[in-house]
Amino acid sequence: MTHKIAVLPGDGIGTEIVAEAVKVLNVLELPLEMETAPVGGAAYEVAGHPLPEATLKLAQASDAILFGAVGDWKYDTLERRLRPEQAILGLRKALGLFANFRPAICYEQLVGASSLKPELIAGLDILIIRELTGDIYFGQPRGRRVATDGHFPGAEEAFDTMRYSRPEIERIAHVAFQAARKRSKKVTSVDKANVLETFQFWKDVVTEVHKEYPDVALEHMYVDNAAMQLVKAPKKFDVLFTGNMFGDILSDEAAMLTGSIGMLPSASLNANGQGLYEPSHGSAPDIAGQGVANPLATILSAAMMLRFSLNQHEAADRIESAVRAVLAAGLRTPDIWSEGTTRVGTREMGDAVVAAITGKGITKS
Ligand SMILES: NC(=O)c1ccc[n+]([C@@H]2O[C@H](COP(=O)([O-])OP(=O)(O)OC[C@H]3O[C@@H](n4cnc5c(N)ncnc54)[C@H](O)[C@@H]3O)[C@@H](O)[C@H]2O)c1
Ligand SMILES: CC(C)[C@H](C(=O)O)[C@@H](O)C(=O)O
Ligand SMILES: [Mg+2]
Repeated sequence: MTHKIAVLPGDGIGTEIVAEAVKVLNVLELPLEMETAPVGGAAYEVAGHPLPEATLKLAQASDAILFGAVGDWKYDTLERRLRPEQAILGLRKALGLFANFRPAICYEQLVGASSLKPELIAGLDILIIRELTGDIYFGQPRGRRVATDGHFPGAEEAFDTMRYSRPEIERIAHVAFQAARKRSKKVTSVDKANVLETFQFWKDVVTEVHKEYPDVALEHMYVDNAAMQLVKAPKKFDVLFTGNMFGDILSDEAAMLTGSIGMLPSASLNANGQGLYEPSHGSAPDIAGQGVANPLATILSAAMMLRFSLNQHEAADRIESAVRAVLAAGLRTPDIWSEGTTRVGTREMGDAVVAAITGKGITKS
């Protein structure tokens, strides 16, 4: 059976890193039918909207989506509905991609690349599960108004709405507990229940759902403490799960435990198993076009796509083994480079992964 993949490179380094992931997928000789379409700023330029109808329809009709990144400073003054980020937010909402998986794994060859002490992160393998279609990201109402109370009545103010319904919390809690059952059977639910009613409700509902998983240990942790614990003792976590906003922040922090945000893949799944696969980082306009972006998060996201949405576990294993082989051969993009390793660019890193997969041997330029 042929799998239909929507390839959405986006902006900035998105085009560079997705090209490497597609190169890797092509050598696996799988029944994949890949179709590319514009999103983000690139789509705004050609279609006047960050998520054109044709791109959305392609994504909806696909078995999986390989997404690069969207955004650029030049679009930051556009009205919000036209900004590039609306492409990824729109896809998440339209496809119901509520469950976001961000595994933070510190490969043994990258222990020295992390900003933390080796003993703290050696062997690190934690899974951040982020609820992705609720919270303050999508809460209504939001906007601008004249304050009628507070410290400055009559002043201009902006406001957003943080909200979660019981079913939204229940379904992501089940995802977290079921994931933990396949790992070390430990879940840390991160909230801010000591201040926010939304997250007191989150904590109450998670505690109720946990009764169905007596074999899984559950701890609740406030988000400020979790942010500190992630750098104090990251290996104490196994499955860390939380809401949309906190998950966004904590996953970038966790990325640095792995050596670079260029190493953090992600999978965003809906209830039907259809998924969007993207690196956790963004379009990196500060290095876009220089050929130095690390493509491994995107390549590893492609492996997650093969595993989670296409049931191609052996092919996913081949990609992950090839990434480890390339790192073991000492190849490093600048974000993970250290003395004694070989500095390579985006394309060379992709070529090395391809060489490791095809058995042609990894060459150091
Ligand atoms: N899913 C997405 O499309 C997504 C995610 C995050 C940010 N963004 C957008 O990206 C743009 C830039 O945002 P930002 O700078 O805050 O975050 P960013 O993740 O793009 O970059 C943060 C830092 O990490 C570096 N970096 C990121 N990916 C890298 C890689 N693969 N290899 C090497 N270095 C890498 C960048 O050079 C930068 O110094 C913004 O428009 C933002 O909205 C998009
Ligand atoms: C680009 C932005 C909307 C997005 C988010 O906040 O979810 C990004 O930071 C991410 O982590 O995918
Ligand atoms: Mg983010």
